[in-house]
Amino acid sequence: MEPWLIYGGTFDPVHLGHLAIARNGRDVLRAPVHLMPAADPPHRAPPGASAAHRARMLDIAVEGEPGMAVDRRELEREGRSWSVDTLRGLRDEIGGRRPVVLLLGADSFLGLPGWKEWQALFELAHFMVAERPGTRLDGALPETLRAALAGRWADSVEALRASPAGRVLRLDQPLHPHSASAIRRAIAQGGPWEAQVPAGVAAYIRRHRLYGAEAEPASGASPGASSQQV
Ligand SMILES: Nc1ncnc2c1ncn2[C@@H]1O[C@H](COP(=O)(O)OP(=O)(O)OP(=O)(O)O)[C@@H](O)[C@H]1O
Ligand SMILES: O=C(O)c1ccc[n+]([C@@H]2O[C@H](COP(=O)([O-])O)[C@@H](O)[C@H]2O)c1
Repeated sequence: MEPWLIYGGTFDPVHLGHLAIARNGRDVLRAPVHLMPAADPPHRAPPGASAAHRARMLDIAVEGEPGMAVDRRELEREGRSWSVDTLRGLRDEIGGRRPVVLLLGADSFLGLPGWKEWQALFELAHFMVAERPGTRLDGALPETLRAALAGRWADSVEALRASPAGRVLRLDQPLHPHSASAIRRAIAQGGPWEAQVPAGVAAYIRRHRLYGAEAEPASGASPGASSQQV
């Protein structure tokens, strides 16, 4: 049964690091990746752009990318975007047997013991964890997480493809330095930022003056810009 790969995030905005990880996850697992923006992300300050803008930027970023889609399920329900609720909803939809894999960065994974009903997540999905500059998985893991991971580490992706949930795989990938908060800061301070996001996303940010961006020069075309109301 083809695994269901979910890459959840705030994507405020989506950047090249996100896309590199999404492509790598897709290729390693041999399954399409669903990029899922959080409507109301828990455990962090409110995003700088609305959920509709963040989802629209994702649409632009995945345009022409094979095996990538945007999943709006967290935008379509009320309240906070707790992953355990999202995964239970997905299980209601696809049943209990199909492998579900949650793709996330090492910084998110180390914070797992703070997530709502975090132990239940292992019954619902596998984890595929991307290393991130500044947060390496070979560093010290919180003791509660280390204990919960005993017997869960997978040596290869086949372990994830062979069962519905409960295993953890490190995604072997080059490290990507991009960070959405650094990009938001650079935009607000007038520093260079455009090379860190897809060109269509940069045009969208300028067009909608997100994060305090200056509008594009009037002569410039706006690839990927949308007239959609958001
Ligand atoms: N450069 C990166 N390398 C590895 N993982 C990343 C990277 N950027 C983001 N991620 C992971 O992608 C997921 C979604 O990230 P998110 O949308 O919060 O972006 P971010 O760059 O971490 O944003 P912010 O700087 O605002 O926290 C998280 O699991 C995060 O750990
Ligand atoms: O469910 C939780 O308690 C929870 C706590 C922190 C993060 N998450 C999810 O983890 C993903 C990455 O989060 P973030 O804040 O790094 O963008 C995103 O899908 C969040 O909804 C989920």
